[in-house]
Amino acid sequence: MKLRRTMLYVPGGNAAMVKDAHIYRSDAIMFDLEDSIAVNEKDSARLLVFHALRTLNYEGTETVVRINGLDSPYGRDDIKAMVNAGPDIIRLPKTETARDIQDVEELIRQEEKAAGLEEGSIALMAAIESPLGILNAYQIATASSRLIGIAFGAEDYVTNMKTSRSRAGSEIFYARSALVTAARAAGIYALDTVFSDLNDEEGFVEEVRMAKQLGFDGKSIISPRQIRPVHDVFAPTEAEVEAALRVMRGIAEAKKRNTGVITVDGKMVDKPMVDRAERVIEMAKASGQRIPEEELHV
Ligand SMILES: CC(C)(COP(=O)(O)OP(=O)(O)OC[C@H]1O[C@@H](n2cnc3c(N)ncnc32)[C@H](O)[C@@H]1OP(=O)(O)O)[C@@H](O)C(=O)NCCC(=O)NCCSC(=O)C[C@@](O)(CC(=O)O)C(=O)O
Ligand SMILES: [Mg+2]
Repeated sequence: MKLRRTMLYVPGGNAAMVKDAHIYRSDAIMFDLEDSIAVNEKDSARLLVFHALRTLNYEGTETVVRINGLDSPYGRDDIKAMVNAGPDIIRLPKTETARDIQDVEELIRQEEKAAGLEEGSIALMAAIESPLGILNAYQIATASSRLIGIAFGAEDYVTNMKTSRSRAGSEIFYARSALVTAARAAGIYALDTVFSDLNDEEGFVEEVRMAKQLGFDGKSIISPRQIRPVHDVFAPTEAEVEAALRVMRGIAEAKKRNTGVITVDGKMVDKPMVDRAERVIEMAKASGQRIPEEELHV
């Protein structure tokens, strides 16, 4: 299982951050060429990120570049440069329709061909940040076989909705639910939006818990300080792992008796609960938790 719990935004114009971003061990680093870059710095940021990707070793951390949209003067140049730089993923911001993705895909394909690269070498992600994008979420999520995930952008979304962000997040509840449902239906990753108040650690952890509970795989983040809390929330607790192992042991016993339904800890257990238990164990293993070898073969 590929973990995408944390995708750290790194302003593409900041040389020191671009050079060192991987040392904090987020699951992915995302060099930004879009909204954190002033208009007069677009070209220099693109060049900086291009050279960084070509020359630096990010030691296995997944690399992502948020490009500018094709409706801006920078999107085409970003695609050309980034296909030649070779990040793992290109992320398109403010995606509103399946067509937006198909247009980007076609340009990537042309650049791959021109550069003599294997077609499909670069994956795509789409950030959805508007009401129209949310209404089209499933069409976007299924627009391309390169698309490995969709991400929510709440700051732009609430602006487009003529509201603002609250701590409880009621104004983005529908959008979050719609986006994660579309991702699950398409079988791709879902990433929650950034939390901008770096001093509100409690509010951040509450938001991460909610995102996990809604079904998200992880979160876009803006600071290395936000990595540990997200990884802690997404790691199954010892009690969750132990409960999952009890389910697996119970179901192994049930199979011997030719029955598909059993009770564990007084609760009925059947196929969906077994699937969830398997996922908890997979997440625990992927997060580096040790599961005794004999337990993996029940
Ligand atoms: C906020 C702040 C300036 C604070 O800096 P500060 O330096 O005060 O922070 P400190 O904690 O003191 O840093 C301690 C050490 O970590 C280093 N360090 C910090 N942050 C680092 C980092 N990100 N990458 C690598 N390194 C980092 C730093 O260099 C220092 O290193 P050192 O000096 O060696 O000790 C900084 O974090 C930052 O720029 N963040 C990214 C902001 C950004 O990209 N925004 C755009 C994306 S959102 C958007 O567009 C909305 C959206 O589209 C989003 C959606 O998708 O949801 C929507 O619509 O919603
Ligand atoms: Mg945005």
